[in-house]
Amino acid sequence: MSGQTTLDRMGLMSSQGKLPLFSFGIISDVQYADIPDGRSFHGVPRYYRHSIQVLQRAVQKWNNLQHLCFSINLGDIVDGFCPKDQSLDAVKKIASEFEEFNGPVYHMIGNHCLYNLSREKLLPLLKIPSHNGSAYYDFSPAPGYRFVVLDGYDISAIGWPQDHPNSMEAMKILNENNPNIDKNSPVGLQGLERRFLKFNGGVSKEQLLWLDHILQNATDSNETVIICCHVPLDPDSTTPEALLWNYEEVMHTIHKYKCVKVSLAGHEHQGGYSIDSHGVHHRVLNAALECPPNSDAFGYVDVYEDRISLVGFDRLQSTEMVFDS
Ligand SMILES: Nc1ccn([C@@H]2O[C@H](COP(=O)(O)OP(=O)(O)OC[C@H](O)CO)[C@@H](O)[C@H]2O)c(=O)n1
Repeated sequence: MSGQTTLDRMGLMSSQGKLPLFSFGIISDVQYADIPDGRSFHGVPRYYRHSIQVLQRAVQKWNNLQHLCFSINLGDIVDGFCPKDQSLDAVKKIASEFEEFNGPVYHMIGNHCLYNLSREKLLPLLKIPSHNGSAYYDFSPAPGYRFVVLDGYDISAIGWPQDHPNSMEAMKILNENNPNIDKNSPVGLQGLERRFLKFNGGVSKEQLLWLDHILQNATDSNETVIICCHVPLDPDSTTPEALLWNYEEVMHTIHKYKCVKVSLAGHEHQGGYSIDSHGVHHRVLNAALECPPNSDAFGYVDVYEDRISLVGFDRLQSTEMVFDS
């Protein structure tokens, strides 16, 4: 395997003339549960027990590659159908599979994580830094590069106690924008309004200010920024039903600066890709959960000065994302 890796890397060198500055592993929507196969609301098959095998093959591949510095989980590690008396063990089981990776793992929370456990329990288990329970943070894996992890469920009707201000703000947003009794139903909503669903969420004012501050500092330090969020940020990269409620505010903040080159997301299980009007790439990854037995959806990302290259395995398409200068 290491010989193959060397060949792969030599291939990269010969085609692009350079080795990556650093590389990392990536996977999304494992949504594991020890339950029989099922289907999504729209009838797409879901393989709840097989998804852990996709993760295991991902970690094995990442370790065999030997040059990955860290890995990123884009959220939803455990499915909402996981029996609630098994939630804690299921989250621990998946977290320990990630820990088999030879390097740090950066997690983020998704709606299915929050169906299973409270933020109080989830964040320490996944070693997610907290701002009063909100799960956003940043890290710099290499000089000149900064990753910003957003909490797309900061304003959410799931995961906070019902009387929490963020939960009440979320209910207000849902009541104002979705007249259906079932707030997960988009029936009657048109176009991008179809994002006002209970299993989506938004970024709080505090988080937006924090994001602005991080991007200002990154600009001052001449850093390139990659944003990660379970919930997609750009309407052209996803169906409206999986879009962040206040995507416009987040995109406005991103577009104030030139440092953000890429966003990475999950949640929309079929995946997606767009380049927005400011040249920012938005890549949504296919779900590990929806891989039929013995198929995969994970990858790794090579980061260069002028682009990032997502190398996908099996169902996950590779994507070359060249930065706008
Ligand atoms: N009452 C409902 C409930 C859901 N929908 C539609 O179903 C999709 C989302 O449900 P689900 O697939 O279980 O959610 P996931 O978080 O696993 O996956 C996110 C999706 O990939 C985002 O598209 C959604 O399309 C709802 O509109 C519904 O119509 N009515």
